[in-house]
Amino acid sequence: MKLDIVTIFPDYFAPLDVSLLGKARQRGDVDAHVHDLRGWAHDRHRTVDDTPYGGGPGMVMKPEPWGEALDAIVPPGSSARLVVPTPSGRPFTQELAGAYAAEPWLVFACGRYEGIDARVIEDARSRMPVDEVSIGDYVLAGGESAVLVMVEAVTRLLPGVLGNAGSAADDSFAPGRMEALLEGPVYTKPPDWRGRPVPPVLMSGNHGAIARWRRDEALRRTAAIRPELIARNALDDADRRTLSE
Ligand SMILES: COC(=O)COc1cccc(COC(=O)c2cn[nH]c2)c1
Repeated sequence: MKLDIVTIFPDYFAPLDVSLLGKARQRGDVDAHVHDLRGWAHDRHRTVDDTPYGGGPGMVMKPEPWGEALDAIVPPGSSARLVVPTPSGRPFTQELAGAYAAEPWLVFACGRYEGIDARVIEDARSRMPVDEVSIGDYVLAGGESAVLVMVEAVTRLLPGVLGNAGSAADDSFAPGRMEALLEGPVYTKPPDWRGRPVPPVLMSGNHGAIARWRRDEALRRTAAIRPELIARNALDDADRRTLSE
């Protein structure tokens, strides 16, 4: 997968060289490049923002630097998917992460201030798919953190990027497995810690009982914390008994 990120804070993406993504880049699974938007701001002060038409607080990112940057990064005739983090975007979900993991080329545009001049998005839409995406109902100072979140969620799904193969398939929001149930508790050695034992079923070697116990814990946690997700799951009689306890 090819990744390009456009930002006025390129140093923000130093973490991309660490952890899983660092290894994926070394192996060539991910070809990531970070671009400083100011490289396409040609005035002496490399200005990237200006006051909003119609008045109002804050500043808006000028269209010219963005237009030149996107033309340089995605030459006319080539096509990438442009992803723009914004509080007013469609929700970023595990499903969307999965769709992005199948994309050959993603370009992320990091907005700052009050946002990017809307004509930049319009112009980009005329030659590539553009998604305005929200990672949650809160406002950040800029898109950089949101891009780190999305890049991590997407690249961990790439074949070979995950440490222990396949654990993405076990994700609580992974399609098909536990559908949309929240993960229950997990345990490792020691068997007794500060007088707190590990649930005995997990030491029983009875894989049917263990799977049942794990699903029950996930059902109970989901019903308690995210009841609206229960309806997204196909429940059997055993599930309904657990939830009625
Ligand atoms: C067309 O898109 C734009 O203009 C984007 O502009 C901005 C302006 C300020 C902040 C951000 C960053 O995104 C979030 O705050 C965000 C994303 N998810 N949840 C919160 C982006």
